[in-house]
Amino acid sequence: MTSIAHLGPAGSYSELAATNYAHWLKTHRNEVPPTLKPYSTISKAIQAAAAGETDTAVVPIENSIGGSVRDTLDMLWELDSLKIQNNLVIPIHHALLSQATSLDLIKTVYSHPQALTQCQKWLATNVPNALQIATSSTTEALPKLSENKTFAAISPLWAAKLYNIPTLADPINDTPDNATRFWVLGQNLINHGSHTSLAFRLPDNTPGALLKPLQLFATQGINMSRIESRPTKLALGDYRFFIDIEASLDDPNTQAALQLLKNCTKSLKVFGSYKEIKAQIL
Ligand SMILES: O=C(O)C(=O)Cc1ccccc1
Repeated sequence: MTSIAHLGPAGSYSELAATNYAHWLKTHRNEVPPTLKPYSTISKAIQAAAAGETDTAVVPIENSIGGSVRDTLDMLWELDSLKIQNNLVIPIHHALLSQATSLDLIKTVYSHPQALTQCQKWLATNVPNALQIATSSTTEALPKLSENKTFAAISPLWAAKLYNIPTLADPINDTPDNATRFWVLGQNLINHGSHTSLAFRLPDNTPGALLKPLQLFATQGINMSRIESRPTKLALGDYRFFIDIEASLDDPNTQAALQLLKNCTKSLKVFGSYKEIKAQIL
């Protein structure tokens, strides 16, 4: 039986993404239902898959409001063994859960930093004086909400039932089309799909150093769908660039582009090709 690591505890958006991947494995690959294993942080879920404790990890990679999930990008670079197996998008509708009977009684709001960002305007308007505290996931703080009626958490709506906590407001995200993209990470390098992801550092800090890699995708007629930079943490101003392209690794054109890319980058890492899985359970 296969196993999937995800950010927990129960009721998190990552659990929903992992449930969708499990459903897809059952319906498209005829696999017996895999076990879902919750971890307390995204990094721990990724490490579990890298260490072979689980077969895969389903982790958030970017949100339509909050942008990239830095832990996922940094871990993917650091752990050489993991590749992207699939991509899936989950719509995100946050609710405010609390034992408080009205909004003006709330003194502290807990949630994952991405969720706090996604509800910034709503929080500023409705609970302007509440202290905002970051947690590892949207469901981590829920057990302690029963202890104190001035606590609230930004969580998925379905978590209210799971943890037996009333819903005080819903939905509370600042834009209705909020969605998060998740990657399924595993040990296999897949060379076929609609997209390919890669990352590199630049050999030197000279004019046009980044232009060269970007130009060669244009010359090869390859469309880029995302670019993100992350500090290497080695020196100020030293970056890694993460790029998604709309091309498959087994396309000779992509192979030609990668050969050229090697000449104008350093530490090039290719995370493989993948396709989108349609989320069926929402
Ligand atoms: O905390 C969760 O529930 C997660 O799965 C991470 C997350 C947080 C906010 C939006 C999407 C995913």
